[in-house]
Amino acid sequence: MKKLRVAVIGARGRMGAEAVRAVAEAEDMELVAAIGRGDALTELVDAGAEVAVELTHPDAVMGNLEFCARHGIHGVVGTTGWTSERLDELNGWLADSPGTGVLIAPNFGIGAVLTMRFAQQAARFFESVEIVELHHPDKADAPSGTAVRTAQLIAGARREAGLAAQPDATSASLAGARGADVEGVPVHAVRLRGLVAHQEVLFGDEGEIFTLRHDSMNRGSFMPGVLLGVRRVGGVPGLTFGLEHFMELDG
Ligand SMILES: NC(=O)C1=CN([C@@H]2O[C@H](COP(=O)(O)OP(=O)(O)OC[C@H]3O[C@@H](n4cnc5c(N)ncnc54)[C@H](O)[C@@H]3O)[C@@H](O)[C@H]2O)C=CC1
Ligand SMILES: O=C(O)C1=N[C@H](C(=O)O)C[C@H](O)C1
Repeated sequence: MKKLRVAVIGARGRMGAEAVRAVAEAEDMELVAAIGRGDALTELVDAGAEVAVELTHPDAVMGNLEFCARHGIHGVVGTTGWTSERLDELNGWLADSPGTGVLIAPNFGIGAVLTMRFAQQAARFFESVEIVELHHPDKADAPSGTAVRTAQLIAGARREAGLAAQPDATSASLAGARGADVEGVPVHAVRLRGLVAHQEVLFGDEGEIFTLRHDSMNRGSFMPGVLLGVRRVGGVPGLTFGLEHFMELDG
């Protein structure tokens, strides 16, 4: 069997180290490069990498993906910090490299993907919604990419259903008390030693509360999603945003 030649960028980080292990153990993959900070990206080309798993930092991801796109290396990206401007830039590189695929997954956890889908479905049935994301205190960004994506999906579903902005008569006496406003959805970020990655989406209406909660108890929880992305990305040229597009959610 021909094995997929896979590299990991950010290989010495928390997620990268886990991805190195998962790729090395996958029977249909060969780990051909493990790139850390300071290592030359040309190693990817020298090693003949077909797919690069990118797990670094919002400050580093764009340079790494530009290199991959220019060299026709498919990308599976977990790094956060995506804005529409960044996505436009990435789409530009991919337009110049037809045949190259990039998957950006705000969250590789299967349960997290389902949480986002269920939140999107529930959004139009409730007057109020708030998101609480809870992570380890070494996380570089806040709010999490998952929380931002969840809020965007909820806001889109509310708009589509013609719902008005949710009522909030509170005048915050302390800045930040109501969290960050992501397209009208309040998002609260908790950073606490002992946590890994967790999220609650709270919906409320008269007399009832509906809560969706997902917990990643360790980083192994993200690896089936990473491997799914690696296996599928080469067959889907261009940019794919969200692992749900590689899962048969409606089947
Ligand atoms: N999509 C998902 O399911 C998940 C995404 N993440 C995201 O993945 C990213 C990494 O998270 P962690 O592993 O916890 O961070 P980390 O800080 O433990 O690891 C990042 C690694 O990248 C390295 N690095 C930085 N710049 C680099 C460069 N230019 N080239 C090569 N290596 C470079 C750092 O030295 C470090 O070893 C974050 O953006 C995080 O939010 C984390 C967990 C799950
Ligand atoms: O940094 C993390 O740990 C995580 N980052 C991603 C995010 O920002 O959503 C995914 C998961 O929450 C873990």
